[in-house]
Amino acid sequence: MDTIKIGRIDFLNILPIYYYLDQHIKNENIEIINKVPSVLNRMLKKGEIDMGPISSFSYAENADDYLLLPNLSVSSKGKVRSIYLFSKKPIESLHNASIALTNTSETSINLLKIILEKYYNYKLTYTTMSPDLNAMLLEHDAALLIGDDAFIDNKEVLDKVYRYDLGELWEQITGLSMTFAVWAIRKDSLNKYYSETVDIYNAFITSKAMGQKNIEQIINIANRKFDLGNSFWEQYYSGLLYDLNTEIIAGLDRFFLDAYSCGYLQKPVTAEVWSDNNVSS
Ligand SMILES: C=C(O[C@@H]1C=C(C(=O)O)C=C[C@H]1O)C(=O)O
Repeated sequence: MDTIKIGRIDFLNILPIYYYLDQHIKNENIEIINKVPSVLNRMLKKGEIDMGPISSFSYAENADDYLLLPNLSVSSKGKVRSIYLFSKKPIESLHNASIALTNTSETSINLLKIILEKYYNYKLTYTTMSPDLNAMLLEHDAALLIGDDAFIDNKEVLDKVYRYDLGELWEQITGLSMTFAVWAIRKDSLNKYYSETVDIYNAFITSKAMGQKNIEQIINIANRKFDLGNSFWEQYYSGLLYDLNTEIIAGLDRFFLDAYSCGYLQKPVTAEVWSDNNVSS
């Protein structure tokens, strides 16, 4: 049998879902590929991975070929705390600004465009760059960072910029949650690996439950990587939502609708979740 390839986002946001995964995956023909979201998006599109977390925007672009795995996402209702626009000017003064966008994201860059173009009515220019705040702000008015790259706690840096949390902005505008990452599977991979997918999916759900139950362990590991303090990590992980329930899907579908109305999606899309009697969701 071919090896089944599963993506893993190379950020701490997914740690509660992945930390216990190895213990629950029984199949030996599995490889876990750890990359930033934009790379996982490309790999799933090309069939270089079979399933895993990708940018929710990338799901929408490829919805004909993918299904969503139930009850898994990286979402927030309000502050997400790892997706920020860092700006030299207040957001009210960003009309005609030049914005640097991290090359690791697809959801947040489109979310930022929707917020600033549709809801603030701004015209902007964008440049995609590696996620390095200093380099980005050297030539641009503002910079978007996501994931571990957005964990900037240097006071000197923070004193010089305005910082806007995109989950918070989205909630202020729509009253809804925002879903940044979804777990998608290629429809052709599901056909090929149906019974393995049921097992892998159930392993994800069990691992997520264990991660959420043992959050102190997750926090210790996160704090070893970025020494931001236990209370930061407690807030971070309690603010992230990892489910894909009706309320979360409503926020996701609103994002897809706005992306379509702004011309960032070619056709209207709604979330299509894999439904199967063999999986517990
Ligand atoms: C919460 C986050 O969600 C993410 C944001 C993504 C994006 O903007 O494309 C994709 C996957 C998630 O890692 C984060 O990265 O901080």
